[in-house]
Amino acid sequence: MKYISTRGNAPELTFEEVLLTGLAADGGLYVPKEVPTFSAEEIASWRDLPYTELAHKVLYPFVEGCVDSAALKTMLDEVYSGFGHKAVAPLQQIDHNEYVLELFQGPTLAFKDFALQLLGRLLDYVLERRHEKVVIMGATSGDTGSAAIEGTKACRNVDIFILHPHGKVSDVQRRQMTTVVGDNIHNIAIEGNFDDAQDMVKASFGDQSFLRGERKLVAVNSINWARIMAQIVYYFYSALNLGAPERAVAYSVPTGNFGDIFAGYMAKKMGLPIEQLIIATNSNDVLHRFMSKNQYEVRPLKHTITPSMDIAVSSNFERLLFDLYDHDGPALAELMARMNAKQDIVTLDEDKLAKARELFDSQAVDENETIATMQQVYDETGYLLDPHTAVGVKAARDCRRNQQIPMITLGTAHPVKFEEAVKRAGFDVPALPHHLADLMEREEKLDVLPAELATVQGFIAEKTFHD
Ligand SMILES: Cc1ncc(COP(=O)(O)O)c(C=O)c1O
Ligand SMILES: N[C@@H](CCOP(=O)(O)O)C(=O)O
Repeated sequence: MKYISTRGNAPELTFEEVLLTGLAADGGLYVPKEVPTFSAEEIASWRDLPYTELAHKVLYPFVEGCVDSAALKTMLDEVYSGFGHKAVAPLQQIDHNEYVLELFQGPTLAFKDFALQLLGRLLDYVLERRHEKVVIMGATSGDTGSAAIEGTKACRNVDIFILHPHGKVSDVQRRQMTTVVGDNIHNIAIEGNFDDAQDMVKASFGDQSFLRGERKLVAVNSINWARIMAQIVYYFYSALNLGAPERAVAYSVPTGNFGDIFAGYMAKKMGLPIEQLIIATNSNDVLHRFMSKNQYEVRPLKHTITPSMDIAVSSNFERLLFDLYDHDGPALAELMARMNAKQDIVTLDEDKLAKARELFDSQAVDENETIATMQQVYDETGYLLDPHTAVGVKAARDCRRNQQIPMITLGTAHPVKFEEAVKRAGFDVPALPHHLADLMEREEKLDVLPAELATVQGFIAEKTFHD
């Protein structure tokens, strides 16, 4: 399997090289040169497989040639046996033909564990083989950070630096990052928002000279293809559980950086009969405004009760645009330059917009609707949604095209992480699970830094080379 850049002007890479990269040299994102596809018969034959075995079937084509089949199996067994539910990704029914896919059974209680637990093991595997050490730099609006730290804290060859927006993640989210002890773990609270942090990460991938050529920078955000790849599996798993491939399924996906829903789009390209994919955003709704009005306009970020989705620039949207532009890298590079300039309203040609609308529906959900959905689902079923999942459920209910097709909302996090929203909805906050029971008493370690690239890079260089 080879990987190519969306902007068409960077070398083709192997999986191993892509894993150890963030952005491509031309500023683009890596995608598989050819997407592996499976026939309906093949997919049907996987129906009774446990999660890890299914994951091996879906993922091996992406890593073949770089990761040995038996080694991948061992990693998958280790990763998913650590999840809190035997089914790994259980489905919870909330209405007739309507489900929540619980993706929060991993150690940090959010869907990020699915990929980041695996990514840590993949890094260990290739870095040991290459005798290399790397620096991980990631931006988080709350969940990626803790999952990345948890997934890589035992890696022998990494130093990890996670940037989160100071005061703009929940207490549980912050503590899940800042209480993990390790000389190689560094939490930086940026005096800015998630997009400032993400911009600094992307700029650092563009110019890594602050690491003096001694270390490479590796991404844990979904700009790293390995993240998307691992997230494809649970679409297959949930669809098979509800009768695919004979029966079509639909998904509503709480969306920020467009990574999770892009994984669903990939699953569809690989042969899964996905009838509908709904982009569900909070009031940071650049994607919904684009889909509904053909106006791509980045507006100032709003702080909401769904902090993990407080993202103004959705990185992975570029991967979709690459397909809409029929893999015309130079044309996409020109479009991305206009989109990233954040000054103008960018519109797409009507034929490209029509293609996007064939593939996706979209909906923006405000805070009142989010709270009302948490209350409604609880009243009907006794099931407490986290606010991000509630955004997805609301969009699912409003945008559903066909009641006969099972509608699955991705349950992206556990409600215990979001005390503010849970209390605003009038509920008691559930108890933290056993392994996090003393989280609020643990000692925290973090550094607060201004949102200045040189300061952040200087901090990373100092900690990497002098600690
Ligand atoms: C709880 C939760 N829901 C939804 C999202 C949005 O996912 P994505 O950024 O892949 O669109 C995130 C963050 O990424 C999240 O942490
Ligand atoms: N919602 C994320 C933001 C980063 O997104 P990613 O999927 O690209 O890592 C978070 O919670 O950190």
